[in-house]
Amino acid sequence: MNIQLALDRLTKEECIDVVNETREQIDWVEIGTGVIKEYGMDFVRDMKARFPEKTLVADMKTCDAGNHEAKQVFEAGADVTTVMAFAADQTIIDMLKVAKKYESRVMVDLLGVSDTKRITEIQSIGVDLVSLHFGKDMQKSGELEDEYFSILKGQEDLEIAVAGGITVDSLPRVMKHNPDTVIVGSAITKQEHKGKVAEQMKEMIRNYERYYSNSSE
Ligand SMILES: O=C([C@H](O)CO)[C@H](O)[C@H](O)COP(=O)(O)O
Repeated sequence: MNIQLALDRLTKEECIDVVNETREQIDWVEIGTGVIKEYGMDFVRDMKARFPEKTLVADMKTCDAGNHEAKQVFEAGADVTTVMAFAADQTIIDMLKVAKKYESRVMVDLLGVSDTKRITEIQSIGVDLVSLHFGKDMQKSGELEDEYFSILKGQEDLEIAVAGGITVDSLPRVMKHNPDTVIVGSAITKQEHKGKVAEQMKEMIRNYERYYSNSSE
C-alpha cells in the first residue's frame, strides 16, 4: 500500500520542505490542484527534478480539453495526472492516449460518483486507476465512511487510491478496504512534526501488510 502525500494550500517552499521531511516514508507525491493553479507547470518540472525517485502525481482535476492538459503536464514531468469522472468519455480517452505516449498514467477522480454505472463505463474505455475521493468541502459535514467504498466492491481490475481527510485515527478503517494507495494531505502537511506522523502511518501500513501476509501463509 503506497502513501501519496497531497500538497495542498502550501507555498512552494513548504511543499519542498514537507517532501524532504517525509521522503523516506512516502511513495507518491501529489502536487495539489491549488498549488498547480498558483505555480503552474514550472513547479511540476521543479518537483520532478528535485524528487526524481517519486511517482509524481499532478492533481490537474481536468474536466475538458484532455489532450492539451495531459500533454502539458506530462511534458512537465508528471507520472500521473487526474481527470474528473464526470468528464466526457472523449476527454478521458484523449488523456489515456497521451499518457500512453509518455509512458505515464491517468487517475480518474470519483468525486461525486455514487453508482457503479460510471465505473463500468470508464473501465470500458481503458481506465485502470481511480481515486475514491471524499472532498475537502464534504469533510466539513462528514467523513469518509465504510459505505463509501461500496461502489468499488469486487473491482479486481482497477487500481484504487483513496483520499479525503485520512488521519492516523481513520487509517485502520481505510486500510481494511485494501486500497493500493492511501492519499494523505492535511493530516501530515498541517502537523508540527510531519515526519513523525508520516512515519507512524507508514509503520501502521507495514504492520497491517505483515499481519495479512502472515495470516494468509
Ligand atoms: O484532492 C484533494 C482535495 O480535493 C483538495 O484539492 C486533496 O488532495 C485530498 O483530499 C487529500 O487531502 P486531505 O483531505 O487533506 O487529506
